Amino acid sequence: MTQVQTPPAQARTAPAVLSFDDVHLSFAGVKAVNGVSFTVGRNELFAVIGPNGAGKTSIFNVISGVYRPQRGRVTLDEREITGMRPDRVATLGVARTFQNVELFQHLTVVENLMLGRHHHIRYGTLAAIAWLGRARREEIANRAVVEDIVDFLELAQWRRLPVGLLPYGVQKRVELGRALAMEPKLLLLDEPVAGMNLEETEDMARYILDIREEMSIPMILVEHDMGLVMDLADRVLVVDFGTPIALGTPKEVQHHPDVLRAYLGEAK
Ligand SMILES: Nc1ncnc2c1ncn2[C@@H]1O[C@H](COP(=O)(O)OP(=O)(O)OP(=O)(O)O)[C@@H](O)[C@H]1O
Repeated sequence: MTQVQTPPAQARTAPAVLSFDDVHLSFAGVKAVNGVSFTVGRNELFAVIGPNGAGKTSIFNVISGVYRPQRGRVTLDEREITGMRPDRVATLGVARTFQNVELFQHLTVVENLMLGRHHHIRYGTLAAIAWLGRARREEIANRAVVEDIVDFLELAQWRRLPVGLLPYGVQKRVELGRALAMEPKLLLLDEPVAGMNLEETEDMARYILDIREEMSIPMILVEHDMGLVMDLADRVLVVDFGTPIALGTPKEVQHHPDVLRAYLGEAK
């Protein structure tokens, strides 16, 4: 693989938020992830690209605890999370959006966003039933976080509508909002503009940049839209058949012969 290029300044000065170290994951002989290593710096927008079946979603599934790798180590804020259960990884601060929108279609925008606060609720059932002080205070604080996200993602006009009635691009935005409601340490975005028209894509790109600028949340982006990746990402990892083939800035990887070969079937 092309050697790791110099990371951005902020990634050099602070320890990585995520370290993915020599991970191997196979399914009945298919090497979905084959010796992949990378780190994600604080406030870094890191992208993973590659042809269909290259192993991108499998990398997300290893990070978020859906799959346990046969080899390798994943750490979040220097704490090992390899093989932890998905709910535990989420509680530790990894939020995720999915290729296909995974929301509760009959619930409203605000209700779906409130579900993102689930990991922040500390009061017990009794307190909730009796609506005691702590439950009440937490509920008010959670609603305030959700309202900030409604403003941030410009969802106000749809806030009381069931998600299932909304245009696809808005549903993708709500899913992003639910991930943000978790106040994550790391955000995994799995094809955030898949199926979107040009206007929706431009809106989503703007929100992703705003998340980085205003919320300083590091992100990993898996995306087929090459223009978007090249415009947004600080660094890009290219995988093919589970194997890493290049890692560097968008400019460094886009003319790499192995990358061109993987995408076009030929070297330039
Ligand atoms: N649960 C599974 N069982 C068996 N094989 C799997 C499983 N998950 C992934 N794979 C295989 O692992 C390889 C990598 O798949 P993965 O979905 O990670 O690729 P991808 O890069 O995300 O693809 P796409 O761009 O099409 O979403 C593929 O060959 C896929 O068929």
